[in-house]
Amino acid sequence: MTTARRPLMAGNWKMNLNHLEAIAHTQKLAFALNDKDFDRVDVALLPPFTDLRSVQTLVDGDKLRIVYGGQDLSRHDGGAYTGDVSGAMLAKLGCTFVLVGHSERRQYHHEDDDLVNAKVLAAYRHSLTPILCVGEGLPVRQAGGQVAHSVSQLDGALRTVTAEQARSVVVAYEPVWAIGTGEVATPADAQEVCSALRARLAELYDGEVAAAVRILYGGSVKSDNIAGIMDQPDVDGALVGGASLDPGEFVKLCRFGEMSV
Ligand SMILES: O=C(CO)COP(=O)(O)O
Repeated sequence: MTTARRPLMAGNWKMNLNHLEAIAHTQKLAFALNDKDFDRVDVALLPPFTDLRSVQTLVDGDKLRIVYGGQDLSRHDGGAYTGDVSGAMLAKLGCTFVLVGHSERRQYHHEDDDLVNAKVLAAYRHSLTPILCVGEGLPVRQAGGQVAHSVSQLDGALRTVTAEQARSVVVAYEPVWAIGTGEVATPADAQEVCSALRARLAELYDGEVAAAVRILYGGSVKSDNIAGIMDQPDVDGALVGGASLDPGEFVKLCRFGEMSV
């Protein structure tokens, strides 16, 4: 990969690992990822809300070069929204990132582009970096609509987002048919959509913004299929689900991030 963008390997734990398991897991990761491994890659953990305080305590206490974030946030900053967690709360816990618009949120919680846009803006209000997820389902892919679909989700999410804000966004291309299925996209599939997303960023903003934004691939990423994907010029890292629950496997993936620079 010939790019100045710093690779990012992010582990989305989804609804796995309670706060005690999170401590053991993060300690194992910290032990395996010695300082040198972090030199040229950003490593992010995206645990459930209930684990964030435990992860923060370890990261702060042991000065780990791991960053972390939430898997979702409210569009609101506070108030009578039972069950929701605000960007302000995540920021107070030291979060760097927050996932926005993951396909599981879109599917199970009916999040549409308007809500995703509101959540992106909420993230920026609290200096959190949104990891904006886009990607098509199987019928759209079979009809050849993957680029149009993903670009349209990008447009919807970034509506009213300024160039200054957009420069720091992370976009994750996660084709729904590849998530948790073991059916990873080919490197060419990943590159096709990631390059189209970058081209769209250049249209929406300018070439400088497009060149600065990190675009990740996600969907059944494992250490035995990541190399070809990370080799693609417009793929700057991975958003990893299942494989991030195995510390040894996740460390292997982080090494690929390091080597891709
Ligand atoms: O949804 C994902 C990450 O956000 C991908 O999940 P898997 O890696 O388990 O396919």
